Amino acid sequence: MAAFHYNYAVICRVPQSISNRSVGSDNYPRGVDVDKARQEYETLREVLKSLDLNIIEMVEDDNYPDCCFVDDTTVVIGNTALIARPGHISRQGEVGEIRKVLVSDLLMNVVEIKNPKALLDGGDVLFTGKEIFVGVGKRTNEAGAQAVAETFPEYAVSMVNFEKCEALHLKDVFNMAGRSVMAVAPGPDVQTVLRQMQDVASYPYQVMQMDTRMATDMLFVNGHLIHHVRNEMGDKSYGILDEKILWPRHHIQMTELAKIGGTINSLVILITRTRNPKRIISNIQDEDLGYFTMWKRGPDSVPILN
Ligand SMILES: CN(C)C(=N)NCCC[C@H](N)C(=O)O
Repeated sequence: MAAFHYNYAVICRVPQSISNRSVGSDNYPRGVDVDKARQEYETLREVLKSLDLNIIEMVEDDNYPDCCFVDDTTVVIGNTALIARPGHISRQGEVGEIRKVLVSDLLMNVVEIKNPKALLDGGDVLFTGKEIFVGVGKRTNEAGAQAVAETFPEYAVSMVNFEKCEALHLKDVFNMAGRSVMAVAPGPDVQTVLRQMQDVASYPYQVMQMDTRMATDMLFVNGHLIHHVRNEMGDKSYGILDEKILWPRHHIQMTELAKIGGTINSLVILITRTRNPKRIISNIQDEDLGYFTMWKRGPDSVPILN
C-alpha cells in the first residue's frame, strides 16, 4: 500500500475559555495557563509548517472551550470526511465550523452520521494507514463505530471494547509512530485492548511498548514523528524512541494542554487531499493555495478557494 503523504493540516487556536470551562478543567481549580497552552500550540503549528503541509488555522471560538482539539470532530481519510458527533454534549457544536472548512475550503466529500443515537469522537478512531480501529468506550458507541465502517468501506474497520480502559480516547493510549509501528501505553487495561486489536488486525504491526501514557502521545506525519520532550515522557520511553525510531523526530511540550486531556494528536486533522473529480475547483491548483492559510477573520487570512 502506498504511504500516505498528507498535504493539509487543520488546526484551531486555543480559546481563552479553555482556562476554566474546558471538559476536564474542574480538576484544575487554578485554571489552565492559557498563555502557556498557546505557546505549546504555536510550537506544534511551526513544526507542522516545516513538514510540507498547508496549514488551515481556524480562529478560536470561546463558546467552545475545547475547540482546539479538532481531531475529535471528524474522521478524514482521502477525500472523505465523516463529521463526528462528540460524546460530550458541550463539544457537539464544534463540528459546525469544521464542516464549513471541509466543505467550502477543502471541497471534501462530507458524510453525516445518520443514526441519531450514534456518538463518535475522532480521538477514538485510529487509522493505521492500512485499516481502522474504533474504540467503543466513554465517548464513542457502537453506532458511531458503525458509521465509520459504512463511510470507509474500502478499509477493514474493527471495533474494540474500550469501556474498561481508564483512558478517555483510544488515541490517548495507542498511536502510530511509523508506517507499521504502533506505540502502546502501559497498564493492564491497555494491554487487554491491545490483545483485542491483535486478534482482529488485518496487518502485522510492530508494537512499541512505552512506559508512560504521555510517551504514547505522538503524531506520525510525512515520515516525521512529533512527540514530547524528554523530561515530559520519561527517560526510559525516550530511550525506546532513540533505539526504534530511525526517522526524523521533533520534540515539543504539551504539559499545559495535557492537564485537560489534550494530546499532540488531538490538535490536528491531517488530510491527504487529491483532486476530486466530483467537484470542480475553479482554476486554482493545490500549489497556488499558499503555505499558510487562515480560516475566517484572522489578520493574515487568505481565502483558500473561491
Ligand atoms: C485523542 N484525542 C483526540 C484527545 N485526547 N482529545 C482531547 C479532548 C480533551 C477535551 N478536554 C475533552 O475532554 O473532550
